Amino acid sequence: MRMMKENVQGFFDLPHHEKQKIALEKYSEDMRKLAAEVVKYIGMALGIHEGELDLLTKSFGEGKYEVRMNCYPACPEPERVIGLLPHADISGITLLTECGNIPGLQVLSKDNCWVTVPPVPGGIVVNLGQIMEVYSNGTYRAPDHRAVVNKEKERVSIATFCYPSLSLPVGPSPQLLAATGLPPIYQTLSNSGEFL
Ligand SMILES: O=C(O)CCC(=O)C(=O)O
Ligand SMILES: [Fe+2]
Repeated sequence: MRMMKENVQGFFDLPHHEKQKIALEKYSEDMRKLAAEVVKYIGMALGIHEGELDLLTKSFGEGKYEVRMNCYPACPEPERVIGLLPHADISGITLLTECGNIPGLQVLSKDNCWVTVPPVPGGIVVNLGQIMEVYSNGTYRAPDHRAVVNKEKERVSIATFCYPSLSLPVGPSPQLLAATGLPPIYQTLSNSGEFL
């Protein structure tokens, strides 16, 4: 107990930038572990198994990660501005932490309406990116989404874009194509470096 207290105190005694660095490194590592797990379950839902499932999971465990912090200041006329223009992420998946439970993320529905994604306290939004859309041969879509601003409150979100390592070719899953007998609707590139 005493050692634990000293360690915690040691952390709080560090200069601010050191604390920030440690916190960001820890956050990134946790996101990496989470992404590999989430991608594994997406693969399993597609019926991927054994060697290919291991390769998929491993490639996200060793992949490239980018963390972007978004800040949307409050705006007295929110209907006249947009926080983040409509786009689909090119990542494999994106993990989004919303700070402060202020709604802002919207997804374009099948019938072309913008639907607000309500923040879940302590939750993380998993957004599918184009690399997983290609891998699933279009079974799953990378949705168009945008961020709107709030009239009274500033909103902060942290997006972690998760990419597979270069060991994973970016194309429809071979096991999925074999199991469904469907033609690939995307071509295969040797790795995500070619995709970006
Ligand atoms: O802030 C948000 O809710 C969306 C962020 C986002 O889509 C992005 O950074 O790509
Ligand atoms: Fe996005």
